[in-house]
Amino acid sequence: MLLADKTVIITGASRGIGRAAARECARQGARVVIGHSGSGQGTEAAYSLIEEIKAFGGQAVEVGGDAADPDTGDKLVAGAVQAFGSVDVFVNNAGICPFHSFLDMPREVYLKTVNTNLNGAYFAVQAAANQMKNQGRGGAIIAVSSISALVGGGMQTHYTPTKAGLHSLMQSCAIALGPYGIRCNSVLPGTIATDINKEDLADEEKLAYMTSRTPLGRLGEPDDVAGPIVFLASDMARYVTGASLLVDGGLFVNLQ
Ligand SMILES: NC(=O)C1=CN([C@@H]2O[C@H](COP(=O)(O)OP(=O)(O)OC[C@H]3O[C@@H](n4cnc5c(N)ncnc54)[C@H](OP(=O)(O)O)[C@@H]3O)[C@@H](O)[C@H]2O)C=CC1
Ligand SMILES: C[C@H](O)[C@@H]1OC(=O)[C@H](O)[C@@H]1O
Repeated sequence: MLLADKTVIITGASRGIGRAAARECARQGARVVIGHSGSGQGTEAAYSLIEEIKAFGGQAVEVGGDAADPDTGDKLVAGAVQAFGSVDVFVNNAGICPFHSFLDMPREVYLKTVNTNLNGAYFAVQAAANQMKNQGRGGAIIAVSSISALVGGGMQTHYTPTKAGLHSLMQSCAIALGPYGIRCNSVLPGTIATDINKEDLADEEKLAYMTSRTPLGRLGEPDDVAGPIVFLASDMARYVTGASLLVDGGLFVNLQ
């Protein structure tokens, strides 16, 4: 098992990519902290994942908290330490992408997106890194950035800068935290079918277009991203830091 004896915190683990990653980390032997918003159906979804994980003999707890709140990172770390005694891996995954045009972007949509996807993440990464530094045995931090860190989206002008920001944060943190043995990397998913784009991809023309642009001939599934996250979290990636891994079925390189 690739993550035996490691405690992994994953934000936004109640649904989508985070949920698949949490399940796979637990299958690989990790003790998992399932982060979620603490509102709506997040809590119920987190408890159902705990049951799934316990059913195959894994260990998991949940911690609710708004990713936009700078204190949520401390809360996640405290939850991990209380339940499992340490933090070895932190996966910053929680995010939103409310598609909207640029010229009439409401300030509250822009600010909510940046606060949820990037500003809260900064402090959560800082909280996890301080815990890892104090433990004195290194660690791994992974940001779920996006192909959108590298390319734009006309309806994502508030979103793509947050993904570029996370990608850049991992590069700078790789330098800042390397001396403590803490590796920092990002995964850059392409288009993965989840709740975040359900409405957007309900448009059959858009769905067909995105599929046709993907050399592997299909959109991604959350499980497609779980493996790369486990790899970067594991000691198999012990000399990988400051890197980013596209997980996009070839979408990015498909110019013509
Ligand atoms: N799907 C895709 O095509 C791609 C997604 N990504 C990125 O992957 C990440 C996960 O997205 P995906 O799985 O698709 O999305 P989903 O909508 O399926 O899941 C989003 C997750 O984030 C949590 N979340 C949302 N808002 C908050 C908040 N304010 N505080 C705490 N948790 C919150 C949700 O928790 P709750 O259930 O409690 O609401 C949920 O667990 C995002 O960062 C996204 O940008 C990157 C590239 C492509
Ligand atoms: C939500 C989008 O469908 C998804 O998110 C991203 O980061 C990529 O840009 C995908 O298009």
